[in-house]
Amino acid sequence: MRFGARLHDAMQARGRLCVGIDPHSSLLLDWGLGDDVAGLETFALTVVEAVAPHVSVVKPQSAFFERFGSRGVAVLERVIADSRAAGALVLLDVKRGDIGSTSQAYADAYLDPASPLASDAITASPFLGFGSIDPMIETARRHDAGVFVLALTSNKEGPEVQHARTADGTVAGTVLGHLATLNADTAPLGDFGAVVGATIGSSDERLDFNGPVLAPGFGAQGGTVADLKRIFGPAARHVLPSSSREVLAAGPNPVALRDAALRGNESVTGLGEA
Ligand SMILES: O=C(O)c1cc(=O)[nH]c(=O)n1[C@@H]1O[C@H](COP(=O)(O)O)[C@@H](O)[C@H]1O
Repeated sequence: MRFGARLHDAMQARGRLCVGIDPHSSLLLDWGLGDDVAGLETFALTVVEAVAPHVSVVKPQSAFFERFGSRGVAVLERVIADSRAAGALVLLDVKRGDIGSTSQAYADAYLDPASPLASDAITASPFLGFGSIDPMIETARRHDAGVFVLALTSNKEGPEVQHARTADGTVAGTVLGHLATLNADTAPLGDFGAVVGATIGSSDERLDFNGPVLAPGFGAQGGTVADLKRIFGPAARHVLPSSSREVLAAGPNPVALRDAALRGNESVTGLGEA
């Protein structure tokens, strides 16, 4: 089944909160763990066990695993496999973008089921030109996977690039336009998503492009349900609010972690039917 359809069903069955797995060094210490591979493994697998059976999507952030080299990446491989085995979709946050031939290698690394890091979807950066990520889009199509493309990010530096005007409108508007084309005539939901921060305040861009919207910045960065309703309007039904630190800070007790994820899920039911 195509990614958009799988995501749609998962959001209906398990709610729409995406839980980010970001093993910050400060969180490892707060949990009483060492800032080392053993601490990383305990942290990440505790989160997976507590949360992955209950939420629709988990989003491991690759950088926090890569900082421990190959042993950290081995932990990431287990996080991906165990989360999928528990029924959650895995959106691997790698924000990759490069010239086309290298984009193909990234696509093979993360979206080909034969890879040890194969995930349901990845985050991608279109700022080398949207066409540069075509190999990721085509590989995702071949393997029923998805791609979430950065459009209006949650960080304060984003507007410098994303609000810049071209002959066709803003850079972000161009990205969203490509996504609308890719998702045309796909029901119930397209396979190609955008990343739009919950912290951007408001936007004049067309956010209803028949695809899912990952909205990070919900929770620790200050984004609220009221912000999501204001920013997205009718497109709110396709939004996946994403929260990492706010949920992770509830650990290390697995029941507290699970309850934080369930509370987050409950808090965003007001965004409407997926
Ligand atoms: O693609 C992302 O997930 C992302 C895009 C964006 O615009 N802003 C953003 O914060 N993120 C990621 O979302 C997570 C936010 O974590 P918290 O602020 O702890 O909830 C981090 O993993 C970021 O890398």
